[in-house]
Amino acid sequence: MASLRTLGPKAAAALDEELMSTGGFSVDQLMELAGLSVAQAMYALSPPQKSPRILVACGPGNNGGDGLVAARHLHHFGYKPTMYFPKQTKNELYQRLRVQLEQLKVPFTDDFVSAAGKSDWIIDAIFGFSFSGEVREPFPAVIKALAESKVPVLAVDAPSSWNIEDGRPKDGPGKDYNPDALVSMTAPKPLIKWFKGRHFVGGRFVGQEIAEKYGFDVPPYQGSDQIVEYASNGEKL
Ligand SMILES: NC(=O)C1=CN([C@@H]2O[C@H](COP(=O)(O)OP(=O)(O)OC[C@H]3O[C@@H](n4cnc5c(N)ncnc54)[C@H](O)[C@@H]3O)[C@@H](O)[C@H]2O)[C@H](O)CC1
Ligand SMILES: [K+]
Repeated sequence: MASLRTLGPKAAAALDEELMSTGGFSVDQLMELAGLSVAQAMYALSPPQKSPRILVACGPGNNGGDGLVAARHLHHFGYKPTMYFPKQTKNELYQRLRVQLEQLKVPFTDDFVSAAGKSDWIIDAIFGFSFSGEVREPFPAVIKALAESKVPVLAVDAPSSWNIEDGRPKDGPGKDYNPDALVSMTAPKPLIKWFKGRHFVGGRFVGQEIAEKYGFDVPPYQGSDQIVEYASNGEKL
């Protein structure tokens, strides 16, 4: 099989827009499925019996929203998630996702570094396909901590601070950041070419017709699975 076809940042944003207009989806629905696939990827990497403590780092956009949803599913799967969510928007959806976690007594922390040291895995849901430019405050220290982390990291859609087209940055806090695993949403982004860890695709909400229009492949999901794991040559494992 040829390598997996990718979806650039502009096409990914256009697809999102299409799904939420003519496609009839709401953002909540897409985020719920995206977050569920993140939680399933975590489970495939390491079940809660082996690694109960998961630190979920959430950014201000929809990538962070995927992290908030994933944490709720992780709780129900038997993990003990802790949230780091330093830049909270007033957006009503994010407020509701936060309330849902608070009702489950999922703790929120302001101290990423000390929480990271007490975790078995970290989920990087800071930036996804809309990241661009240099990392702005308060995230440089967090990206640096991810780059130096001895605790394994699962990145959502993109390793945060990587350029979506060109991969790992040459300078800045993310220059040595290589997460252990990545779950791409809908389709891998061009940066996948430089990624060396375990790779899953999730976000099971696109049919064949739309995938063809945007030039990517619907992953061969099995049964009720929300993720497919690929080898680095793009073949399904
Ligand atoms: N169709 C799908 O595949 C879906 C994917 N989802 C997830 O949504 C993200 C993309 O979300 P979006 O809101 O467009 O943007 P991001 O979360 O990537 O980031 C925007 C956020 O970050 C800030 N920001 C951008 N650059 C910087 C910077 N250099 N420094 C600091 N902050 C920065 C920006 O201001 C915004 O606040 C996608 O990757 C998936 O994970 C959806 O869940 C649903 C469908
Ligand atoms: K990310």
